[in-house]
Amino acid sequence: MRPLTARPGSALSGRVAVPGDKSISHRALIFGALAIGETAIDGLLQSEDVLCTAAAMRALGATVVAGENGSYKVHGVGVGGLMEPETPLDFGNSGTGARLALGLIGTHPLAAVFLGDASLSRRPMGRVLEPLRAMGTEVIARDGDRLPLAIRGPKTAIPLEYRVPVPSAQVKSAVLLAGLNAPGITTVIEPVATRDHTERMLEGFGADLDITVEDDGARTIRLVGQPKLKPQPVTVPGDPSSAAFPIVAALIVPGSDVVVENVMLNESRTGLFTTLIEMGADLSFENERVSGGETIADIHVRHSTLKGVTVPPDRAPSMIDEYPVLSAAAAFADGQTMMEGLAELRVKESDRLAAVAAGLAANGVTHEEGADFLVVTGRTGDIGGGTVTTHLDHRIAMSFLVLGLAADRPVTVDDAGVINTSFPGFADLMAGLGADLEPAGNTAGEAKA
Ligand SMILES: O=C(O)C1=C[C@@H](OP(=O)(O)O)[C@@H](O)[C@H](O)C1
Ligand SMILES: C=C(OP(=O)(O)O)C(=O)O
Repeated sequence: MRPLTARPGSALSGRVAVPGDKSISHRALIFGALAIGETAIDGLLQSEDVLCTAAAMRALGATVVAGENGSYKVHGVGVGGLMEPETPLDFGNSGTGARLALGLIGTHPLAAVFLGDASLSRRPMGRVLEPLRAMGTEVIARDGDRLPLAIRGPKTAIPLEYRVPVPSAQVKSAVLLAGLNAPGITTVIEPVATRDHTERMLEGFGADLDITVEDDGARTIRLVGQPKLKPQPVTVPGDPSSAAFPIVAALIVPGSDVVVENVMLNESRTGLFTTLIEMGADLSFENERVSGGETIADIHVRHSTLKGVTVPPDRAPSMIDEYPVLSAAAAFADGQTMMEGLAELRVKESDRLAAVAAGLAANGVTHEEGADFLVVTGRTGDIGGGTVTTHLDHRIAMSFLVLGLAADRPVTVDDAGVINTSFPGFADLMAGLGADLEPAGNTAGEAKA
């Protein structure tokens, strides 16, 4: 456990670049492992979650070589060519790594054991195992389909038509990855659109894919199985979910003026920025450009007077990981911020709805936690002074450190070590902007994080 304290202090200023996008980084390694030849990746996120996926791809027979600053070379084995791993695959804290790999491996005729940390071992895997079982995968799992578990893929998988029952890019992606090694056409219908990185990268790597979108936004994705995937250079853009932390910090710390460079603006990921602008945030998108098929920009953010808003439930998929940090912004807004459609937050690295509510309570922020909603009332009294339990959840840790930077009293999180799952260098990056973050127990000025 590495407790860390955020102290309110001076304005934040400067230019920073956040690390590469986590979703694209996992997928770049996975598609690289399935392509025959060399996939060069630039700017891979070198966080614990992604490094677990890299290790898994090696165990499945791919060659994954790290160069400098996130440049990686992957030599793949081809769809259908994965090797049986000799040891269990450990996905650490990563739902994305575990669920995408279940889909990938589940239609290969081999056995594999999946492990994870205490947080991942509590999360539901049935949402991915159910379609896999229909494709012919055998599963040995504990009650409730949690990790650790073992799977064995069929000799020949059955292609599936599957309607995703929860809005989840991980489930959609797992079924599409499974469909890659099934003969015929696998169809995934998502009633609510979620992040589309898998579809974009399948197309980039040369898969035969057809996507139709209904008037109500429902998407049908048809994938022709057993393609020969071609290696594709991947440049990983900055992660908007990581950019959210310095952006919200600059909005709530008076006098701040910060630029976060190279942030991906894929529309399936930008719900937080839409919401912050509705709240009155001074955000400008500078130097917009297209790189690797994604729009990216430098986001210029200045301290702003925020007002509470209602965030509609249909926006949730495009900002699903950003509700904890939005709650920190809402604590400093005038009036109430109502966030609806949050049921999925209960099955993330922690029960994020409960963890956010407990953190707000510990720091004097007025709020109401519902079954699938959260209402935060800003500025009702002094904020801060509490210790927040992170429950092995990086986003809880970072969100409450951000809250502490603008609070009336310091805020401590009980374990900042978990931040390395998605955002190594978070504390140094924030300190570079002027944030006062230090190991809990130190007095101001000693041993800066
Ligand atoms: O597909 C992905 O890369 C992700 C999908 C989301 O999860 P769900 O699919 O469970 O909503 C998100 O929370 C996670 O951080 C990354
Ligand atoms: C939910 C998250 O990740 P994962 O599901 O990959 O653990 C996240 O990064 O907030």
